[in-house]
Amino acid sequence: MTSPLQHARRIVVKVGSSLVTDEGRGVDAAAIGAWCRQMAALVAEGRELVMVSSGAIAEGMKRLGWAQRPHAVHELQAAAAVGQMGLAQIYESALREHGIRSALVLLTHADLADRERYLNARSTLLTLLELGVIPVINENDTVVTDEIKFGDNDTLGALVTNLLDADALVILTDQQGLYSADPRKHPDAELIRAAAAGTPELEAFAGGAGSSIGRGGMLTKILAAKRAARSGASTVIAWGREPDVLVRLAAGESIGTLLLASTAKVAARKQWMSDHLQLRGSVTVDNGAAAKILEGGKSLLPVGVTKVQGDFQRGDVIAVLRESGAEIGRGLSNYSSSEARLIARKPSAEFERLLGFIGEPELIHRDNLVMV
Ligand SMILES: Nc1ncnc2c1ncn2[C@@H]1O[C@H](COP(=O)(O)OP(=O)(O)O)[C@@H](O)[C@H]1O
Ligand SMILES: N[C@@H](CCC(=O)OP(=O)(O)O)C(=O)O
Repeated sequence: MTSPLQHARRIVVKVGSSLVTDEGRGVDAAAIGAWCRQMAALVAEGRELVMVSSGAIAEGMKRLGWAQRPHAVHELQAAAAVGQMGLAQIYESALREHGIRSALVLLTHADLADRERYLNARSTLLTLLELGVIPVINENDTVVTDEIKFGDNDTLGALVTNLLDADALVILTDQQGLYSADPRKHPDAELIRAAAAGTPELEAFAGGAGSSIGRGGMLTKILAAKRAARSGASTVIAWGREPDVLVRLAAGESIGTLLLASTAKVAARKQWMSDHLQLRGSVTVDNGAAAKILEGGKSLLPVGVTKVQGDFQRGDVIAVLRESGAEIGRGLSNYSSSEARLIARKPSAEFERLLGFIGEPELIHRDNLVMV
């Protein structure tokens, strides 16, 4: 069987606190250097890489001279803000050594649940990838407390995988992969080599975090794999210190635990859209635009829109109708209904004059459009 990683073009890599900080001893620049070298090699092959990295709190604790993890949430938040500086510096210089630019993106789960912010985050990250930049993502710990309390960058990794339609999620941790029980407590536990993501029995294998630094343990990783599979991405859980782990995984080698997505990407995205999204309005399109999106798989441009119905915001789901009123598809609108009314029938060169800003050229990007 070929590994789904071998053909993965867009890969999200998540590294946990215990690994990044060598169990709290401070950010492990050598380990980060090794992942950055491998990510740069994969970018050179034409792949797109996104890093979701924990470690800000642990690094902040070290910089502030705190030996014990504080209990007060505001102290954890302060530590994260201090530590994030160090984390960003190390990623930036490690990637720069390989001629790769990096970008720091701090997100919350709520950002990705809000449709407008979801689209904004998606456009920014896709633009960074197009520019050949590796985004380094962490939770925006300053403005949230739940994630800090529960320690949940595994979920963030999966949400980013969904957001970007990535092909694979690689979760690097301090164990070889998922075992049949927590190997720290059960030395005879067996490594699970492969399973379908979302298999309920896997959840019973997972204990909590093994160290005082990591927070989520294996359960959040198994749930992250289940979530990633909803947009068609398979997940690998592997040991972050395995030599050349990322390069070898991408070459198709079987390392750690592979949690396979069962649904193909397109079908998964369609399912995701129909599960998540409620119709807020519609646009009617001319025959030319209908043919382009139906037969040519193209995005819907405002120039093909003849009418705008309803009251919707950027990021809402709208239906795309033929002149006859028959629905041909639905998708996430890049513009609100009032903006769409201004730019309907107009070419993108006129958007700035009509709207006062330059937005996307598409009303609905083809990646956000599903046919009915
Ligand atoms: N079934 C299991 N297989 C592997 N590790 C497990 C399992 N159950 C619990 N663990 C624990 O989960 C830990 C990894 O989670 P965590 O400490 O949150 O790491 P990270 O910081 O990488 O997210 C391991 O060190 C291990 O002790
Ligand atoms: N955002 C936090 C990390 C949250 C967390 O503990 O994540 P993880 O170690 O991946 O389970 C930080 O940078 O310290």
